[in-house]
Amino acid sequence: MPSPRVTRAANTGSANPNTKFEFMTLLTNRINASEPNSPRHRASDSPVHRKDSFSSGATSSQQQPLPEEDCMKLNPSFLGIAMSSLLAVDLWLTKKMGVCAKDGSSWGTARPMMKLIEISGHGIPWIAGTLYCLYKSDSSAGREVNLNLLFALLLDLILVGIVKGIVKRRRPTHNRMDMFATFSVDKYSFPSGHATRAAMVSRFMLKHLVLAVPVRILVMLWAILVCMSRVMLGRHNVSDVAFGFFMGHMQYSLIEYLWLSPYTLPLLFRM
Ligand SMILES: CC(C)=CCC/C(C)=C/COP(=O)(O)O
Repeated sequence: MPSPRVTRAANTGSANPNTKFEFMTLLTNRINASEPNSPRHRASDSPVHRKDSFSSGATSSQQQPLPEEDCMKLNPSFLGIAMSSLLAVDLWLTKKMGVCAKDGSSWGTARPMMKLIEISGHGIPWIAGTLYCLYKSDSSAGREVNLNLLFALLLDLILVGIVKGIVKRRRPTHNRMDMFATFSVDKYSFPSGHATRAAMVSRFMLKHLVLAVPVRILVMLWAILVCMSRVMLGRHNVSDVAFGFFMGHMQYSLIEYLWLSPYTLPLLFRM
């Protein structure tokens, strides 16, 4: 849209050479759009020349400041540029790392193993396993830990569902939607529910289960593998997984804060 200053110049036919030059550029663009073969469609309209007209505009803008909306268009904010660059890196890395996205991909033969890792971080085995342990636990400490783990898993499903529903980011184009047992919001990819669960559950286990050091290392490796498999299978962008991992840690802190203690449990069951 021409700036009010230029439009005014166009209407009055101002003699200022700078103003006239800008007006000519806009007019030429309009004429060229309607008559592409017009003699006015010449080398002076090349991008290089247009750059000149831009700098000529800059000189005149020193005399008279441009309207604010024009400045916004010409100078995208630093944050905007940083975000677009990050997004570009994210998409590039996602594409590069999606090596098991299809059977014919470069690591396509590893796809079945990646899908096993995917199931190991799925909500159904975790909820079913926790319910079973809760049913089998014969100590109050065991019941307390299992009940809180169940609470954490359900809260995770709800929070991830809410964020996915708000952000509505599509999964990467190279993803094949052949995932086992999903909710409708799982067509969206931000954040990765597997990453939130892996981060939250691994922190939970490291804190509340008495485990030997090699098992603790295995738990950490499992969480990292689940996160990596999301990108390698082409299910998620790198940023979905990174945010999911962070969100899982935050969810664990929330569970610690809301911890259902032996004192609150009887109240809960009486309701
Ligand atoms: C059906 C139940 C109980 C959970 C769904 C678990 C699931 C499929 C989450 C999606 O994970 P990603 O966001 O990592 O793809």
